[in-house]
Amino acid sequence: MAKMRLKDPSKKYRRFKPLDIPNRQWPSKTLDKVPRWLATDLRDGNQSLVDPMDGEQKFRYFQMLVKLGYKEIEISYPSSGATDFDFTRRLVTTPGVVPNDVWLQVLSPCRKELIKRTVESLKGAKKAILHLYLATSPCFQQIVFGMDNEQSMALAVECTKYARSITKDDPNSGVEEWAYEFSPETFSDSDPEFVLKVCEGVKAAWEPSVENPIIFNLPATVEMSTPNVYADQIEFFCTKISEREKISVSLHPHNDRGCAVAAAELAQMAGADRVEGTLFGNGERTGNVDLVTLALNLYTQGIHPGIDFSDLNSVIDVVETSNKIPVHPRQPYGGQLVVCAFSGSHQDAIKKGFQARETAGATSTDPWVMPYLPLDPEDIGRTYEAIIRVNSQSGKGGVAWIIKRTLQLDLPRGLQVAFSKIVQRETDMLGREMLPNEIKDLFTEAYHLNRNPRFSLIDYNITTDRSSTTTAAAPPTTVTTDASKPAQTTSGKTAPSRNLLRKFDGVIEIDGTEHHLTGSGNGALSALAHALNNLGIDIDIADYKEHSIEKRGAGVGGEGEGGKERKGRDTQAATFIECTAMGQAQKVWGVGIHEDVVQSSLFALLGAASSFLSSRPSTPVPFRPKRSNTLDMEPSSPLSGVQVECEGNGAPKGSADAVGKLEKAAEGTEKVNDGAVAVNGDGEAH
Ligand SMILES: CC(=O)SCCNC(=O)CCNC(=O)[C@H](O)C(C)(C)COP(=O)(O)OP(=O)(O)OC[C@H]1O[C@@H](n2cnc3c(N)ncnc32)[C@H](O)[C@@H]1OP(=O)(O)O
Ligand SMILES: CC(C)C(=O)C(=O)O
Repeated sequence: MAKMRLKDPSKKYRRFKPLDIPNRQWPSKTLDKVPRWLATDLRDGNQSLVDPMDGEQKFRYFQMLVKLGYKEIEISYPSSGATDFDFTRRLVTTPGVVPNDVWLQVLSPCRKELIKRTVESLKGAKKAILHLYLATSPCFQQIVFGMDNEQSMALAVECTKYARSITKDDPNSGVEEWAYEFSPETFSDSDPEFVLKVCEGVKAAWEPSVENPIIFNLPATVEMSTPNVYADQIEFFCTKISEREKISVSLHPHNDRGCAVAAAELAQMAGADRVEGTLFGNGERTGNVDLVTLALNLYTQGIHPGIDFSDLNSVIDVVETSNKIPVHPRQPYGGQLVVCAFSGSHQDAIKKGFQARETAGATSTDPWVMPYLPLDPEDIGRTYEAIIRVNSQSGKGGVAWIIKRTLQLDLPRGLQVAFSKIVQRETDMLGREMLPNEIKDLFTEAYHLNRNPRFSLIDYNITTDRSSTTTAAAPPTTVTTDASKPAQTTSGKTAPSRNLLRKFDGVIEIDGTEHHLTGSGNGALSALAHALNNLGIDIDIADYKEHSIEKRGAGVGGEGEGGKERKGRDTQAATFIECTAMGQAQKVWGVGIHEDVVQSSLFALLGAASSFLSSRPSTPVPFRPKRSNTLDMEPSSPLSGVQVECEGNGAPKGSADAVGKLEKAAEGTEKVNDGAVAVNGDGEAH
């Protein structure tokens, strides 16, 4: 393994000497107000790009910044050349582009001819901030300028006086309102006492007022220390500078050590009023401080930042197109992956969090208490659909979430476990994420929602089987329309259902051949189960659950309508039945969806029957299954990933009668999802 070049880096890289401020106040302050924001995307951001923006791109970007709510925008370095000069002119001369309350800021070095050109570019503007900079650190003074403190100070003051003479003191400057900003560049590496001296001199030269304060922008041109040291430097400046009320202290953190956001936040606690940065932190080297993160950090503390990031995706579009740099997928708030969870335990927690909100009837303004998600994705225009994504690291919770959102099905826990194994097998095989539509299709196929490969319910009647009534005579009845409710008499009275059997009399097409079947049971479902018994299909029910669906999803239940809302009949029943087959230890789930709850449960039972048979594609019907503890699964079967669950000696537990008991137990239970019934191996409803 390669070694770091220096065994002892302390000779080459000297530790930053922090300020000695024994009474620093900022650590016990909190961030509780919104600063003045200055967006410098079009200047500091732009100057660091491989291909700087052209006039059109800058124009579009500017319009976006205005729309987001920025009131101070550094638009250019006009003396750099035609692109920035012309762009400045375009903004100033195009009516209606710059709102009356927006300040245009432009940057110039302390060189008179360049200051003059810069000021010229603004002729006609309403509000303009002229921004001059001069480095104050020993490193820059010595290496870049060959100047000492006195010369630097003199240049800063002289250029400020010159700037004043051609701006606010010049009635013909052509700008309605001037403000002035001075940056002691490399502030973060400068002697704080010297910075104070320079700024006092500049202030005296400009003569600000309380109404129109001078902006002292104190940049971490290069981030050189931990953020607390920057905060100390800012607090030192804020407490020592005279006429503080005539000064707006501004921050301009760069991100060389990756702490720009922290530095900006601590430095605001230390007294700064204003922050300069860029969207998503584009800028020299590692970038400027990220204004999106700063704003949304405030928002998630309950403070509106005054900037509108409710459609963050369209902001990202403009930023990426203009900068030609992608926003990192893990970028705070904006990254595509930051509101996504792939791992099972995260998905499970998030799903439970959303369920808790739903149960509590929480609205979009109620307190946000959500595992793993510090911000409601919908507040920044992200949909909940994208939160949970499924790959081989995912579990049942995530899969259930996708099915809930794509098909509106609340899968019972057992079905979640069963289906997630099918998904797991698929993701392991694919070696990639499965998209929600793929998972939906896999579910639809695995549970025969579009097409039952073996069974079709052609026609059926459920009637009261009067010949099988065991006790007191029951009045004549008609078909019940809800498997979970007692049958209705023709007069509308409730029949004494515990004494009545239902009769299934219908035609079922099995493998292309129609069979006329009859069977009786305690309810429609058990009647069908008994009817199937006649063909040697001996199915027992271990669990039963149903719920209603508000709107119909695409292609569900074999009669899909492409996901269109079906007005007037948009409530359906979804039924989930867990079954064992005679002689099979393994359980399978059947799912049915239909407007009619009885039909939905019949579909579910036939779906389960089909799954048993489909796992043995060559099994003829009628058939007699052999008793065994395992079910041979064809690798191609969608259910072949299901783990075989053995119970006892493989003898069937429960029976078609258990189905009847389930139905009895479900009677009077309008929404079984609120009071699910299950049956144990002895066929007892519980
Ligand atoms: C920290 C920052 O982001 S500062 C902003 C930086 N942005 C830019 O530089 C983008 C626009 N810049 C430009 O287009 C050009 O640099 C110009 C037009 C300003 C100047 O171009 P040139 O005259 O060719 O000078 P060049 O760029 O080679 O070098 C900069 C010169 O300005 C001087 N300089 C640098 N900063 C300043 C300053 N704040 N005040 C006065 N002079 C300065 C340098 O010392 C150097 O002077 P020298 O030629 O006497 O050695
Ligand atoms: C001009 C100044 C403010 C600057 O961009 C910096 O110091 O990074």
